[in-house]
Amino acid sequence: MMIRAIVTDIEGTTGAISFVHRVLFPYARAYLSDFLRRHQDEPEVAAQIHATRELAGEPDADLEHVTTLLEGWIDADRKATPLKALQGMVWEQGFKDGEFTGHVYPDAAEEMQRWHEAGIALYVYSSGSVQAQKLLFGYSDFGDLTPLFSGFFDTTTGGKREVESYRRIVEAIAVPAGEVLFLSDVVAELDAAAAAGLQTVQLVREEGMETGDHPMAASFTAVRFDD
Ligand SMILES: CSCCC(=O)C(=O)COP(=O)(O)O
Ligand SMILES: [Mg+2]
Repeated sequence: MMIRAIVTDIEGTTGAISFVHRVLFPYARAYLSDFLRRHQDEPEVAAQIHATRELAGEPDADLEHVTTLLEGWIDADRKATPLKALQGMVWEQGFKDGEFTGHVYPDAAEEMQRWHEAGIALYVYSSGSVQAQKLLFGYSDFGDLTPLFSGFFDTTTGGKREVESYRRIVEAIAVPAGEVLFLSDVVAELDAAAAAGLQTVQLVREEGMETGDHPMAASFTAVRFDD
């Protein structure tokens, strides 16, 4: 089957899990409280504070309690949409100040460039917000990689383990599901994508990872498909 579009996960796929957990999450945890205090009245921040209260079922929570909830969600690596939106806003300063650059595996940067040049449309689908995705690839170890991508999807499209999310993505990019390849390190995400008719490859970059019934590759260089 010919592949016309590739949708890729970020954490564990284009970049290291350790970068997210040892650099990005601690930065968000360190600056979230101050960020919320300073920006709570700005509409996009207020909307995410409201969404946090709704998701937690605590409509009357004050800002201090909302902050505590969000910090707990960071510690638990909860992929909650309002947390992810706020993390992206906090990370903006870190990326722009040069505190860190977005980790991208060299093989991922190289192959994505090659696929892009071959006319394959590239998309991102990550639990990280679209803003965070654009920052990570915009301020990446390899410079600005955002021109490689035709679009970005986050959990506002739906959860990554839900079949319907992949149906929505396929509809949005207007490529038949069977001609779309989804790359991820997480079997449950790949199962959902396959159930929606997408082709799948699991990136197995570390030892001891859970594997399933999907074709596997240790790097983007080893990903095989017809183009
Ligand atoms: C710039 S995305 C930051 C990573 C992140 O917050 C995350 O939750 C990654 O999840 P993924 O779906 O890419 O595994
Ligand atoms: Mg992942």
